[in-house]
Amino acid sequence: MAILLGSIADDYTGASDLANTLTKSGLRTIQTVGIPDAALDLPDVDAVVVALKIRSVTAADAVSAASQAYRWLEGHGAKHVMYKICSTFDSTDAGNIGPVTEALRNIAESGTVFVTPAFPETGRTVYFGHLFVNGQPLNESPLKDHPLNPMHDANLVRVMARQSQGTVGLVDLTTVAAGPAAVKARLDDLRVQGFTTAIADAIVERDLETLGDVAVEMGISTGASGLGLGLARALVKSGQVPLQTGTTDGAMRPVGGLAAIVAGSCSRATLEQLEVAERSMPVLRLDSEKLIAGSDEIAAALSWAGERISAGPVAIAASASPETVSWLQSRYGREASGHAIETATSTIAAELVARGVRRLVVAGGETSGAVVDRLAIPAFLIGPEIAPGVPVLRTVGNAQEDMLMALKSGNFGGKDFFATALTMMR
Ligand SMILES: Nc1ncnc2c1ncn2[C@@H]1O[C@H](COP(=O)(O)OP(=O)(O)O)[C@@H](O)[C@H]1O
Ligand SMILES: O=C(O)[C@@H](O)C(=O)COP(=O)(O)O
Repeated sequence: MAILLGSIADDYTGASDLANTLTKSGLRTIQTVGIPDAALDLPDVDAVVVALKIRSVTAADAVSAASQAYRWLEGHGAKHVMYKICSTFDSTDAGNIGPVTEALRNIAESGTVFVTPAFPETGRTVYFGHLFVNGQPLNESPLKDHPLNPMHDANLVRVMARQSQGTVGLVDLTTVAAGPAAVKARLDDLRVQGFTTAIADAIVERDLETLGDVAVEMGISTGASGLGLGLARALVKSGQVPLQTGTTDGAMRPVGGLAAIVAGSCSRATLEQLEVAERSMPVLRLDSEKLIAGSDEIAAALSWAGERISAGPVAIAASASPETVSWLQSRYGREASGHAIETATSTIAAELVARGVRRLVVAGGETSGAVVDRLAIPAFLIGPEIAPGVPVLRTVGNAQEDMLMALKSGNFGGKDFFATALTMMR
Protein backbone atom coordinates (compact mmCIF):
# COMPACT_ATOMS: atom_id res chain seq x y z
CA MET A 1 0.00 0.00 0.00
CA ALA A 2 1.55 3.33 -1.09
CA ILE A 3 -0.09 6.42 0.28
CA LEU A 4 0.12 10.00 -0.93
CA LEU A 5 -0.96 11.99 2.07
CA GLY A 6 -0.23 11.11 5.67
CA SER A 7 -1.50 12.73 8.82
CA ILE A 8 -0.69 12.41 12.50
CA ALA A 9 -3.67 13.51 14.57
CA ASP A 10 -3.19 14.57 18.18
CA ASP A 11 -6.49 13.02 19.27
CA TYR A 12 -9.04 10.54 17.96
CA THR A 13 -11.99 12.87 17.35
CA GLY A 14 -9.63 15.21 15.52
CA ALA A 15 -8.50 12.29 13.40
CA SER A 16 -12.04 11.39 12.37
CA ASP A 17 -12.75 15.06 11.68
CA LEU A 18 -9.79 15.22 9.28
CA ALA A 19 -10.57 11.81 7.74
CA ASN A 20 -14.10 13.10 7.08
CA THR A 21 -12.78 16.22 5.36
CA LEU A 22 -10.33 14.24 3.21
CA THR A 23 -13.05 11.76 2.23
CA LYS A 24 -15.47 14.54 1.36
CA SER A 25 -12.75 16.21 -0.71
CA GLY A 26 -12.28 13.08 -2.83
CA LEU A 27 -9.49 11.08 -1.13
CA ARG A 28 -9.92 7.42 -0.16
CA THR A 29 -9.01 7.64 3.51
CA ILE A 30 -8.60 5.36 6.50
CA GLN A 31 -8.12 6.28 10.15
CA THR A 32 -5.79 4.01 12.10
CA VAL A 33 -5.53 4.02 15.86
CA GLY A 34 -1.80 4.40 16.42
CA ILE A 35 0.68 2.93 13.95
CA PRO A 36 -1.12 -0.02 12.41
CA ASP A 37 0.10 -3.52 13.11
CA ALA A 38 1.70 -5.13 10.05
CA ALA A 39 -0.92 -7.89 10.23
CA LEU A 40 -3.81 -5.42 9.80
CA ASP A 41 -5.26 -5.71 6.31
CA LEU A 42 -5.71 -2.09 5.20
CA PRO A 43 -7.64 -1.29 2.01
CA ASP A 44 -6.01 0.66 -0.84
CA VAL A 45 -6.22 4.32 0.14
CA ASP A 46 -4.83 7.72 -0.82
CA ALA A 47 -4.56 9.01 2.72
CA VAL A 48 -3.92 7.53 6.16
CA VAL A 49 -4.72 9.47 9.33
CA VAL A 50 -2.82 7.97 12.27
CA ALA A 51 -4.78 8.85 15.39
CA LEU A 52 -2.65 9.38 18.48
CA LYS A 53 -3.69 10.50 21.95
CA ILE A 54 -0.95 13.07 22.47
CA ARG A 55 -2.74 16.35 23.06
CA SER A 56 -2.57 16.21 26.84
CA VAL A 57 0.52 14.09 27.49
CA THR A 58 4.05 15.37 28.20
CA ALA A 59 5.79 17.07 25.27
CA ALA A 60 8.51 14.39 25.29
CA ASP A 61 5.94 11.60 24.94
CA ALA A 62 4.08 13.50 22.22
CA VAL A 63 7.28 14.10 20.24
CA SER A 64 8.33 10.47 20.50
CA ALA A 65 4.94 9.08 19.37
CA ALA A 66 4.55 11.61 16.54
CA SER A 67 8.09 10.98 15.27
CA GLN A 68 7.45 7.23 15.07
CA ALA A 69 4.18 7.83 13.23
CA TYR A 70 5.97 10.18 10.82
CA ARG A 71 8.54 7.51 9.99
CA TRP A 72 5.80 4.93 9.39
CA LEU A 73 3.89 7.27 7.07
CA GLU A 74 7.03 8.29 5.19
CA GLY A 75 8.01 4.63 4.88
CA HIS A 76 4.63 3.92 3.29
CA GLY A 77 5.07 6.55 0.62
CA ALA A 78 3.52 9.69 2.13
CA LYS A 79 4.95 12.68 0.31
CA HIS A 80 3.41 15.11 2.76
CA VAL A 81 2.56 14.65 6.43
CA MET A 82 0.13 17.02 8.12
CA TYR A 83 0.13 17.23 11.91
CA LYS A 84 -3.57 17.53 12.76
CA ILE A 85 -4.19 19.82 15.72
CA CYS A 86 -7.42 21.15 17.17
CA SER A 87 -9.19 23.99 15.38
CA THR A 88 -9.29 25.76 18.73
CA PHE A 89 -5.53 25.28 19.19
CA ASP A 90 -6.02 23.17 22.34
CA SER A 91 -2.61 23.17 24.05
CA THR A 92 -0.74 24.67 27.00
CA ASP A 93 2.50 26.62 27.40
CA ALA A 94 4.22 23.22 27.80
CA GLY A 95 3.01 22.04 24.39
CA ASN A 96 2.28 20.07 22.42
CA ILE A 97 1.73 21.88 19.11
CA GLY A 98 5.09 23.69 19.23
CA PRO A 99 7.32 20.80 20.31
CA VAL A 100 5.77 18.29 17.88
CA THR A 101 5.83 20.69 14.91
CA GLU A 102 9.47 21.55 15.58
CA ALA A 103 10.43 17.87 15.96
CA LEU A 104 8.70 16.92 12.69
CA ARG A 105 10.35 19.88 10.99
CA ASN A 106 13.75 18.58 12.05
CA ILE A 107 13.06 15.05 10.83
CA ALA A 108 11.64 16.27 7.52
CA GLU A 109 14.47 18.83 7.20
CA SER A 110 11.85 21.39 6.29
CA GLY A 111 12.08 25.18 6.02
CA THR A 112 9.64 27.39 7.92
CA VAL A 113 6.56 25.27 8.66
CA PHE A 114 3.19 26.95 8.57
CA VAL A 115 0.56 26.30 11.16
CA THR A 116 -3.13 27.12 10.81
CA PRO A 117 -6.10 25.93 12.85
CA ALA A 118 -8.56 27.67 10.51
CA PHE A 119 -11.67 25.60 9.70
CA PRO A 120 -14.24 28.04 8.29
CA GLU A 121 -16.98 25.41 8.01
CA THR A 122 -17.07 25.24 11.80
CA GLY A 123 -16.51 28.96 12.36
CA ARG A 124 -12.76 28.87 13.08
CA THR A 125 -10.92 31.70 11.31
CA VAL A 126 -7.47 33.22 11.76
CA TYR A 127 -6.83 36.90 11.10
CA PHE A 128 -3.42 38.49 11.68
CA GLY A 129 -2.53 35.54 13.83
CA HIS A 130 -5.65 35.81 16.03
CA LEU A 131 -8.02 32.85 16.26
CA PHE A 132 -11.76 33.47 16.25
CA VAL A 133 -14.33 30.82 17.20
CA ASN A 134 -17.69 31.63 15.64
CA GLY A 135 -16.68 35.28 15.56
CA GLN A 136 -15.47 35.44 19.17
CA PRO A 137 -11.77 35.78 20.00
CA LEU A 138 -10.52 32.40 21.30
CA ASN A 139 -10.00 33.75 24.83
CA GLU A 140 -13.64 34.94 25.02
CA SER A 141 -15.09 31.76 23.47
CA PRO A 142 -16.26 28.70 25.48
CA LEU A 143 -12.67 27.42 25.17
CA LYS A 144 -11.71 29.72 28.04
CA ASP A 145 -13.37 27.14 30.30
CA HIS A 146 -11.94 23.93 28.81
CA PRO A 147 -11.33 21.39 31.61
CA LEU A 148 -7.83 20.40 30.43
CA ASN A 149 -6.47 23.31 28.38
CA PRO A 150 -8.34 26.57 29.03
CA MET A 151 -7.39 29.01 26.24
CA HIS A 152 -6.71 32.55 27.48
CA ASP A 153 -4.88 34.14 24.54
CA ALA A 154 -6.24 34.53 20.99
CA ASN A 155 -2.89 35.63 19.56
CA LEU A 156 -1.52 32.35 18.21
CA VAL A 157 1.89 33.77 17.37
CA ARG A 158 2.29 34.41 21.09
CA VAL A 159 0.68 31.11 22.12
CA MET A 160 2.90 29.15 19.72
CA ALA A 161 6.02 31.09 20.78
CA ARG A 162 5.47 30.20 24.45
CA GLN A 163 5.58 26.50 23.61
CA SER A 164 8.35 26.61 20.97
CA GLN A 165 12.13 26.74 21.06
CA GLY A 166 12.46 28.56 17.73
CA THR A 167 10.90 31.83 16.65
CA VAL A 168 7.36 32.07 15.29
CA GLY A 169 6.41 34.28 12.33
CA LEU A 170 3.17 35.21 10.57
CA VAL A 171 1.90 34.69 7.04
CA ASP A 172 -0.82 37.31 7.08
CA LEU A 173 -4.08 37.41 5.17
CA THR A 174 -2.86 39.99 2.68
CA THR A 175 -0.13 37.57 1.63
CA VAL A 176 -2.44 34.54 1.58
CA ALA A 177 -5.00 36.45 -0.52
CA ALA A 178 -2.25 37.24 -3.03
CA GLY A 179 -1.93 33.51 -3.82
CA PRO A 180 0.53 30.60 -3.58
CA ALA A 181 3.52 32.44 -5.06
CA ALA A 182 3.24 35.20 -2.45
CA VAL A 183 2.93 32.64 0.38
CA LYS A 184 6.00 30.77 -0.89
CA ALA A 185 7.98 34.00 -1.09
CA ARG A 186 6.93 34.93 2.46
CA LEU A 187 7.91 31.48 3.79
CA ASP A 188 11.29 31.76 2.05
CA ASP A 189 11.78 35.15 3.60
CA LEU A 190 10.89 33.81 7.05
CA ARG A 191 13.25 30.84 6.57
CA VAL A 192 16.13 33.15 5.69
CA GLN A 193 15.37 35.20 8.82
CA GLY A 194 15.52 32.01 10.90
CA PHE A 195 11.84 31.52 11.77
CA THR A 196 11.10 27.85 12.41
CA THR A 197 7.30 28.10 12.20
CA ALA A 198 4.69 30.65 11.15
CA ILE A 199 1.00 31.04 11.90
CA ALA A 200 -0.90 31.34 8.60
CA ASP A 201 -4.10 33.37 8.37
CA ALA A 202 -7.17 31.93 6.65
CA ILE A 203 -10.76 33.13 6.66
CA VAL A 204 -12.41 31.31 3.78
CA GLU A 205 -11.84 28.01 1.98
CA ARG A 206 -10.10 29.77 -0.85
CA ASP A 207 -7.34 30.82 1.58
CA LEU A 208 -6.95 27.18 2.60
CA GLU A 209 -6.75 26.12 -1.06
CA THR A 210 -3.87 28.58 -1.45
CA LEU A 211 -2.14 27.17 1.65
CA GLY A 212 -2.83 23.61 0.41
CA ASP A 213 -1.18 24.38 -2.93
CA VAL A 214 1.95 25.50 -1.09
CA ALA A 215 1.91 22.78 1.59
CA VAL A 216 1.60 19.92 -0.87
CA GLU A 217 5.07 20.73 -2.15
CA MET A 218 6.57 20.78 1.35
CA GLY A 219 7.30 17.80 3.61
CA ILE A 220 5.12 18.79 6.55
CA SER A 221 2.50 21.22 7.78
CA THR A 222 0.44 21.69 10.93
CA GLY A 223 -3.24 22.52 10.97
CA ALA A 224 -6.85 21.56 11.47
CA SER A 225 -9.36 20.12 9.02
CA GLY A 226 -9.39 23.28 6.90
CA LEU A 227 -5.78 22.69 5.93
CA GLY A 228 -6.71 19.08 5.15
CA LEU A 229 -9.29 20.42 2.72
CA GLY A 230 -6.64 22.60 1.06
CA LEU A 231 -4.20 19.68 0.76
CA ALA A 232 -6.82 17.28 -0.60
CA ARG A 233 -8.03 19.78 -3.18
CA ALA A 234 -4.44 20.44 -4.24
CA LEU A 235 -3.83 16.71 -4.75
CA VAL A 236 -7.02 16.29 -6.78
CA LYS A 237 -6.35 19.46 -8.81
CA SER A 238 -2.84 18.33 -9.68
CA GLY A 239 -4.18 15.01 -10.94
CA GLN A 240 -2.20 12.99 -8.36
CA VAL A 241 -5.47 11.54 -7.05
CA PRO A 242 -8.50 10.83 -9.21
CA LEU A 243 -11.58 12.37 -7.60
CA GLN A 244 -13.49 9.63 -5.75
CA THR A 245 -17.05 10.02 -4.67
CA GLY A 246 -18.88 9.06 -1.55
CA THR A 247 -17.70 7.18 1.48
CA THR A 248 -15.73 3.96 1.74
CA ASP A 249 -17.54 0.96 0.28
CA GLY A 250 -19.20 -1.09 2.95
CA ALA A 251 -18.74 1.48 5.72
CA MET A 252 -22.46 1.66 6.35
CA ARG A 253 -23.54 -1.99 6.22
CA PRO A 254 -25.95 -2.40 9.17
CA VAL A 255 -24.39 -3.84 12.33
CA GLY A 256 -27.57 -4.39 14.38
CA GLY A 257 -27.17 -4.52 18.16
CA LEU A 258 -28.08 -1.92 20.76
CA ALA A 259 -27.29 1.81 20.63
CA ALA A 260 -25.87 4.17 23.26
CA ILE A 261 -24.22 7.54 23.83
CA VAL A 262 -21.39 8.11 26.31
CA ALA A 263 -20.39 11.72 26.97
CA GLY A 264 -17.36 13.08 28.81
CA SER A 265 -17.15 16.41 27.02
CA CYS A 266 -17.96 19.47 29.12
CA SER A 267 -17.97 21.78 26.11
CA ARG A 268 -20.90 24.13 25.72
CA ALA A 269 -22.12 22.44 22.52
CA THR A 270 -22.20 19.02 24.19
CA LEU A 271 -24.04 20.36 27.25
CA GLU A 272 -26.74 21.82 24.97
CA GLN A 273 -26.93 18.61 22.92
CA LEU A 274 -27.49 16.58 26.10
CA GLU A 275 -30.31 18.91 27.16
CA VAL A 276 -31.98 18.41 23.78
CA ALA A 277 -31.42 14.62 23.93
CA GLU A 278 -33.26 14.51 27.28
CA ARG A 279 -36.47 15.28 25.37
CA SER A 280 -36.27 12.13 23.24
CA MET A 281 -34.27 9.47 25.13
CA PRO A 282 -33.30 8.49 28.67
CA VAL A 283 -30.21 10.45 29.77
CA LEU A 284 -28.32 9.59 32.96
CA ARG A 285 -26.23 12.36 34.53
CA LEU A 286 -23.39 10.76 36.45
CA ASP A 287 -22.30 12.19 39.80
CA SER A 288 -18.69 13.28 39.15
CA GLU A 289 -17.58 13.02 42.76
CA LYS A 290 -19.02 9.53 43.17
CA LEU A 291 -17.35 8.54 39.89
CA ILE A 292 -13.99 9.58 41.27
CA ALA A 293 -14.68 7.87 44.58
CA GLY A 294 -15.12 4.37 43.19
CA SER A 295 -16.93 1.82 41.09
CA ASP A 296 -20.44 2.04 42.65
CA GLU A 297 -21.49 4.85 40.32
CA ILE A 298 -20.37 2.77 37.33
CA ALA A 299 -22.34 -0.26 38.51
CA ALA A 300 -25.40 1.94 39.14
CA ALA A 301 -25.10 3.43 35.64
CA LEU A 302 -24.90 0.00 34.03
CA SER A 303 -27.90 -1.23 35.93
CA TRP A 304 -29.84 1.94 34.94
CA ALA A 305 -28.89 1.32 31.28
CA GLY A 306 -29.77 -2.39 31.52
CA GLU A 307 -33.34 -1.52 32.51
CA ARG A 308 -33.87 0.79 29.51
CA ILE A 309 -31.62 -0.03 26.58
CA SER A 310 -33.62 -2.85 25.02
CA ALA A 311 -36.40 -0.29 24.41
CA GLY A 312 -34.11 2.18 22.59
CA PRO A 313 -30.88 4.18 22.81
CA VAL A 314 -29.73 5.62 26.15
CA ALA A 315 -27.19 8.33 26.99
CA ILE A 316 -24.83 8.35 29.97
CA ALA A 317 -22.96 11.59 30.68
CA ALA A 318 -20.22 12.71 33.04
CA SER A 319 -20.42 16.13 31.37
CA ALA A 320 -20.86 19.04 33.77
CA SER A 321 -20.96 22.84 33.83
CA PRO A 322 -17.74 24.89 34.07
CA GLU A 323 -18.58 25.68 37.74
CA THR A 324 -18.91 21.98 38.67
CA VAL A 325 -15.74 21.11 36.76
CA SER A 326 -13.68 23.80 38.47
CA TRP A 327 -15.02 22.82 41.90
CA LEU A 328 -14.05 19.17 41.25
CA GLN A 329 -10.65 20.18 39.93
CA SER A 330 -9.92 22.39 42.93
CA ARG A 331 -10.64 19.37 45.14
CA TYR A 332 -8.95 16.55 43.19
CA GLY A 333 -6.63 18.32 40.72
CA ARG A 334 -7.17 18.96 37.01
CA GLU A 335 -5.35 15.97 35.59
CA ALA A 336 -6.40 13.53 38.27
CA SER A 337 -10.11 14.32 37.94
CA GLY A 338 -9.99 14.30 34.11
CA HIS A 339 -8.17 11.00 34.09
CA ALA A 340 -10.43 9.38 36.68
CA ILE A 341 -13.52 10.39 34.75
CA GLU A 342 -12.06 9.18 31.44
CA THR A 343 -11.36 5.82 33.07
CA ALA A 344 -14.93 5.65 34.35
CA THR A 345 -16.58 6.67 31.06
CA SER A 346 -14.44 4.22 29.10
CA THR A 347 -15.32 1.42 31.52
CA ILE A 348 -19.01 2.20 31.09
CA ALA A 349 -18.64 2.20 27.29
CA ALA A 350 -16.76 -1.11 27.30
CA GLU A 351 -19.37 -2.72 29.57
CA LEU A 352 -22.16 -1.48 27.30
CA VAL A 353 -20.39 -3.06 24.32
CA ALA A 354 -20.00 -6.28 26.30
CA ARG A 355 -23.78 -6.18 26.84
CA GLY A 356 -24.56 -5.88 23.12
CA VAL A 357 -24.11 -2.22 22.10
CA ARG A 358 -22.87 -2.10 18.50
CA ARG A 359 -23.74 1.51 17.69
CA LEU A 360 -21.93 3.91 19.97
CA VAL A 361 -21.63 7.69 19.97
CA VAL A 362 -18.89 9.14 22.18
CA ALA A 363 -18.72 12.87 22.95
CA GLY A 364 -15.34 14.39 23.78
CA GLY A 365 -11.84 14.05 22.36
CA GLU A 366 -10.01 12.68 25.40
CA THR A 367 -13.09 10.66 26.27
CA SER A 368 -13.18 9.11 22.79
CA GLY A 369 -9.47 8.29 23.06
CA ALA A 370 -10.05 6.46 26.33
CA VAL A 371 -13.06 4.56 24.94
CA VAL A 372 -11.42 3.55 21.64
CA ASP A 373 -8.26 2.39 23.47
CA ARG A 374 -10.35 0.42 25.94
CA LEU A 375 -12.18 -1.30 23.07
CA ALA A 376 -8.79 -1.91 21.34
CA ILE A 377 -10.12 -0.82 17.94
CA PRO A 378 -7.28 -0.87 15.35
CA ALA A 379 -8.80 1.30 12.59
CA PHE A 380 -11.91 2.93 11.14
CA LEU A 381 -13.47 3.20 7.69
CA ILE A 382 -15.05 6.59 7.09
CA GLY A 383 -18.81 6.77 6.54
CA PRO A 384 -21.05 9.74 5.76
CA GLU A 385 -20.91 13.03 7.64
CA ILE A 386 -23.30 13.54 10.55
CA ALA A 387 -22.29 17.17 11.13
CA PRO A 388 -19.27 19.18 9.96
CA GLY A 389 -16.22 17.42 11.42
CA VAL A 390 -18.05 14.29 12.57
CA PRO A 391 -18.48 11.22 10.31
CA VAL A 392 -20.01 7.83 11.01
CA LEU A 393 -17.11 5.38 11.52
CA ARG A 394 -17.04 1.63 11.00
CA THR A 395 -14.55 -0.35 13.03
CA VAL A 396 -11.97 -2.42 11.16
CA GLY A 397 -10.05 -5.40 12.48
CA ASN A 398 -11.34 -5.45 16.05
CA ALA A 399 -11.95 -8.58 18.06
CA GLN A 400 -15.69 -7.99 18.54
CA GLU A 401 -18.20 -7.81 15.71
CA ASP A 402 -18.03 -4.65 13.59
CA MET A 403 -19.44 -1.56 15.21
CA LEU A 404 -20.66 1.81 13.95
CA MET A 405 -19.34 4.69 16.00
CA ALA A 406 -19.24 8.47 16.03
CA LEU A 407 -16.50 10.32 17.89
CA LYS A 408 -17.80 13.83 18.46
CA SER A 409 -15.45 16.67 19.18
CA GLY A 410 -16.78 18.55 22.16
CA ASN A 411 -17.64 21.73 20.31
CA PHE A 412 -18.97 20.19 17.10
CA GLY A 413 -22.50 19.38 16.02
CA GLY A 414 -25.88 21.08 16.09
CA LYS A 415 -28.29 20.93 19.03
CA ASP A 416 -29.94 17.70 17.79
CA PHE A 417 -26.62 15.99 17.06
CA PHE A 418 -27.28 12.86 19.12
CA ALA A 419 -30.66 12.03 17.55
CA THR A 420 -29.29 12.76 14.07
CA ALA A 421 -26.29 10.48 14.66
CA LEU A 422 -28.41 7.61 15.94
CA THR A 423 -30.80 7.91 13.01
CA MET A 424 -27.89 7.63 10.56
CA MET A 425 -26.41 4.68 12.46
CA ARG A 426 -29.44 2.41 12.24
N1 LIG B 1 -17.88 16.37 35.64
C1 LIG B 1 -16.60 16.52 35.28
N2 LIG B 1 -15.72 17.18 36.08
C2 LIG B 1 -14.41 17.32 35.70
N3 LIG B 1 -13.91 16.84 34.56
C3 LIG B 1 -14.75 16.17 33.75
C4 LIG B 1 -16.12 15.98 34.07
N4 LIG B 1 -16.71 15.27 33.09
C5 LIG B 1 -15.75 15.04 32.18
N5 LIG B 1 -14.56 15.56 32.58
C6 LIG B 1 -13.26 15.51 31.89
O1 LIG B 1 -13.18 16.63 31.02
C7 LIG B 1 -12.35 16.29 29.91
C8 LIG B 1 -13.13 16.64 28.65
O2 LIG B 1 -12.26 16.54 27.58
P1 LIG B 1 -12.70 15.89 26.21
O3 LIG B 1 -13.23 14.52 26.39
O4 LIG B 1 -11.53 16.05 25.29
O5 LIG B 1 -13.89 16.81 25.73
P2 LIG B 1 -13.89 17.96 24.62
O6 LIG B 1 -13.92 17.27 23.30
O7 LIG B 1 -15.11 18.75 24.91
O8 LIG B 1 -12.61 18.74 24.76
C9 LIG B 1 -12.05 14.80 30.02
O9 LIG B 1 -10.78 14.61 30.59
C10 LIG B 1 -13.15 14.32 30.98
O10 LIG B 1 -12.80 13.14 31.69
O1 LIG C 1 -10.20 20.49 15.00
C1 LIG C 1 -11.11 20.30 15.79
O2 LIG C 1 -11.74 21.21 16.37
C2 LIG C 1 -11.46 18.89 16.15
O3 LIG C 1 -11.09 18.00 15.16
C3 LIG C 1 -10.78 18.54 17.41
O4 LIG C 1 -9.63 18.16 17.40
C4 LIG C 1 -11.55 18.83 18.63
O5 LIG C 1 -11.00 18.26 19.80
P1 LIG C 1 -11.98 17.83 21.00
O6 LIG C 1 -12.96 18.96 21.18
O7 LIG C 1 -11.11 17.62 22.19
O8 LIG C 1 -12.67 16.59 20.57
